[in-house]
Amino acid sequence: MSQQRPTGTPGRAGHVPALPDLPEATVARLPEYLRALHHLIEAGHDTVSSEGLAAAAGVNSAKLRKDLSHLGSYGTRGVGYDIALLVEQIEFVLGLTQRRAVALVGIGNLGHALAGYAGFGSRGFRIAALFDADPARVGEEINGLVVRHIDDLPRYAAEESIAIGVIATPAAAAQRVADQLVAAGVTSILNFAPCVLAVPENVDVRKVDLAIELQILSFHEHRKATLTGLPGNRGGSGGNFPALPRALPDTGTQEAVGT
Ligand SMILES: NC(=O)c1ccc[n+]([C@@H]2O[C@H](COP(=O)([O-])OP(=O)(O)OC[C@H]3O[C@@H](n4cnc5c(N)ncnc54)[C@H](O)[C@@H]3O)[C@@H](O)[C@H]2O)c1
Repeated sequence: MSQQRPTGTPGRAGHVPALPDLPEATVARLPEYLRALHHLIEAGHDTVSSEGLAAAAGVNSAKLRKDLSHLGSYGTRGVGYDIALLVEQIEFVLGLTQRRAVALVGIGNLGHALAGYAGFGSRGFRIAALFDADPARVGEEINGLVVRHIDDLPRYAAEESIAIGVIATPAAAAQRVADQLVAAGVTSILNFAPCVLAVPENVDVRKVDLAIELQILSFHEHRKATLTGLPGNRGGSGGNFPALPRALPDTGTQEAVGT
């Protein structure tokens, strides 16, 4: 049983040891653990059992122990995990020891909401620049940031060391925006537009699509109905459909957030 402080000096190039290869599903759960740990700190806790943390993060404890073992963190028998240390380990692995600069492209309805959200700062991110193609939007100030024209992206991406680009444009413009972000040196993209982006191999893309999440919930609703015989298990013709198969875990390249 052990829980070791990350070696090297987080955030200082040249001193950071190679990170372990982590299963994508583990990476996706680490932020959940981090959020739960921060809540535990706010509630005055110093240590937490694997069961306690699993419950707070909404996962099962065996999965949590396996995830944390990938970080070399096994907790202490009878005591559990040192919360501050675990936060340090997870932040290190997620690369959150440096605040990453984010560029937001497409300052319409969604872009305004994202630009105005105050929660990114406390989670390790800084919205550093806002871009739009509409001259009527350029110059508008949101949360102390001025909306720039998308043509100025290369200059600000370099000045602000933009690491991550967020696309909140219509789908028809998203590929062109992705190309512009990549040309400006951005290698991670969060895509809100409902389309698949073609990017070079070294660029990571995550997509967020609430409609897809709702459609997945719709599948589960449908499946529950076929199992229980509640309304929903009959077609328009009134015939019975067989019970739907369960959804099995899967991973994709441009994985939707929340999967
Ligand atoms: N993922 C989700 O759950 C979710 C939810 C809501 C909206 N969306 C998607 O987010 C996107 C934005 O939605 P919205 O309601 O904010 O739309 P919107 O029309 O209000 O805003 C889009 C903005 O993008 C700008 N734009 C267009 N082309 C551009 C370009 N080439 N470069 C820079 N800016 C450009 C427009 O000028 C506009 O300000 C849409 O693709 C929409 O489908 C996704």
